[in-house]
Amino acid sequence: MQPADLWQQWEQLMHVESLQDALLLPIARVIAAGVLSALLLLLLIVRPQTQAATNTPKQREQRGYTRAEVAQHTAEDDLWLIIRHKTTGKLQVYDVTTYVEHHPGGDAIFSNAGADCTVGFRGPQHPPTVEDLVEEYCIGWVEDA
Ligand code: HEM
Repeated sequence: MQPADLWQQWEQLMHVESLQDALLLPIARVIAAGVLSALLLLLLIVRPQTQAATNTPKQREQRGYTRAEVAQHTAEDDLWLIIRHKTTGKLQVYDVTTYVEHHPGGDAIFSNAGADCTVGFRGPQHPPTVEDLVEEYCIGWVEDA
């Protein structure tokens, strides 16, 4: 197709009266296919992130864990922490694996990985809202506290 043809089709497209007429023009079909592909691509990129953000461990059944069991989870793709709950004083277990890559404090989240990190967690770097955020990752409590 020559640039002149393209221009002619573009001019025609600008003067069509209905969507059906527009879709008779090849240029309109190319534009429509492009827009649909872009939307599909956007959906594929955005959806997994939304799922990661909403599929937090809180939805799992809560249970008790031994400290030894928690200590098995110290890797970037499998990170558990113990934090003493601010109001109940109970030692809780948190699976923060899906949060690690979003942590604004980077690798600091690994200090005391698989163990009690209450002191580090309650440092001045964390605003009070972090207390609510972390509860989304609670999977239970320490049974041999
Ligand atoms: C051992 C445990 C942790 C340590 C030592 C730690 C350390 C830090 C540090 C040093 C920062 C400051 C980053 C900066 O301003 O440059 C930070 C920020 C932050 N951390 Fe953690 N973190 C820990 C666990 C967590 C957990 C479990 C969560 C939530 C699930 C969390 C949520 C946040 C948030 C939301 C901020 C940003 C605070 C703001 O608004 O400025 N952290 N953390």
